[in-house]
Amino acid sequence: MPPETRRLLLALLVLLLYAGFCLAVWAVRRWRRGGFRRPGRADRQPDLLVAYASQTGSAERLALGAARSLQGAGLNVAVAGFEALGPDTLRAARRALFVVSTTGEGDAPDHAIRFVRRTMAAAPDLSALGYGLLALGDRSYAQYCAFGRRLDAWLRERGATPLFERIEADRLDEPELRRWRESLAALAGIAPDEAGEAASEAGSSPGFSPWRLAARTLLNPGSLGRPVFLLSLAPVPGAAPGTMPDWEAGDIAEIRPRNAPAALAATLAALGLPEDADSTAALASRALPEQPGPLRGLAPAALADRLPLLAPREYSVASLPADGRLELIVRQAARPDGTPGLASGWLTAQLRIGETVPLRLRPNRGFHAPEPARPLLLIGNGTGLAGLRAHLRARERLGARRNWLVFGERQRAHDFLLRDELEGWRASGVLERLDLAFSRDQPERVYVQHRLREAAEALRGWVAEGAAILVCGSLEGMAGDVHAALESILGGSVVEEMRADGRYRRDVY
Ligand SMILES: Cc1cc2nc3c(=O)[nH]c(=O)nc-3n(C[C@H](O)[C@H](O)[C@H](O)COP(=O)(O)O)c2cc1C
Repeated sequence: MPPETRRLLLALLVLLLYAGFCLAVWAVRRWRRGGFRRPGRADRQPDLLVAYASQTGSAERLALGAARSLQGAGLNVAVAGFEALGPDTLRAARRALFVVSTTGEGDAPDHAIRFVRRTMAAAPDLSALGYGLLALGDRSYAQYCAFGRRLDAWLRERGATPLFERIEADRLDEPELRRWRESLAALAGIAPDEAGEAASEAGSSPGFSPWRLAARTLLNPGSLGRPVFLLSLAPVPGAAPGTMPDWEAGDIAEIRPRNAPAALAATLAALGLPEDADSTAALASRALPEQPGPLRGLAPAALADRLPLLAPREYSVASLPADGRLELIVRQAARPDGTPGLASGWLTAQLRIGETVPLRLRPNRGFHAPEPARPLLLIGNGTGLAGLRAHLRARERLGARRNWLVFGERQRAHDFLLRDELEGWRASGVLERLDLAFSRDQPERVYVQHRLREAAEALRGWVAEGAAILVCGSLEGMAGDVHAALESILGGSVVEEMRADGRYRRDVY
């Protein structure tokens, strides 16, 4: 063979090998990103559909975890959000698992609105469908698990058969999630612990990893209200996969709190245990018993097994990975007796610079950014500025300048959180418009909803230009009134359409 031909063949071989390598990398990445989302292999129907309706990401995480463990057990699983569900998908699926949360006042999550309006209003025959349902909720709301219950009743009415009784988890209660794992395991014919980690805790989210408190700044000195802090956290090298884990504006940080040292010391004394490293580590993040008496005599490890972990606390992330820090805006809450709240007290007062916080990130698709080309109206009060700030940082990086912030607090002199940054954005043009509502700076109370009503005409203009609206902050103090203001300015049906289209997104608590 002439040397040129040999060289040509060799080059061709190298090219082929490289193409094969690229294909393999692409395939592995695609698989890792959730290849199971494909609606089943072409040659056979999925064995099972896993569908989620989620406002702040918990139901989605649990659904993805369930799909992953069932897929691991050999089932062919399709996953879908409720926005992609219709009568045909339901009729075609022989078995389905639903993981749904309730939001607002007994409402379905935003991305499920069209399903509720169209599919649930229709009367498809679902008599060939077997289903399981996990309803997430919180008993402190009047309409506990209302959407899950409504969906369950509708499925039965439509002739579908429950594969197991509806499971309701109050604030992601662990015993109920265990029942869910057991039900999954029974479906897949595997041991419950195999449906374990992936099905409940981890899901698509990584586990908790330590983040170091790098800085903490008081944002409202002299305020009439409780102190608000900006916490700046750095990942501990080697503890989290990669140096800076990835997240998007709108995402949520879950923090596993620790007990206050005094409370821990008192409990250890009541249990007759020394205040040594073993006992302190075992009980640091456990719910301390109100009656320690019956637990006396147990070793620290046995105690840790008996006592539930303190529930994670959720905070909107106020920065972007590109900032090099994960930042939170935390108000120190007060308990009825005036002492600081367990988690916020720990984060804002006891935790020292350099100490670590167990944290994990949760995607919150319901509060992710709309398309960058849209003008963006951001509305919030108090610590609700956190999520909005992450969005503004993202818009700044994208060069998206049609941003209008409406922010409310008590007094300009003390509560103008992140004043330099916000005024800097106004000066540089990242904020086209900044409206502030300081409620206590004049005899009558002025809140963000008043600013919206004053700006009604401009607001209608922005929406006509395709603007999206983000609202972040307290449900009671603000989001309800903002919603009413938007309805009266834009009309109820426009607001409803915007909600269903993802042009009106809320992260409220
Ligand atoms: C603004 C808001 C409103 C809520 N309303 C209800 C409710 O009416 N009934 C209920 O049982 N739970 C309610 N919850 C609790 C959620 O259902 C619960 O936190 C659930 O775990 C959230 O799951 P998700 O992240 O998938 O949306 C509400 C939570 C929030 C933040």
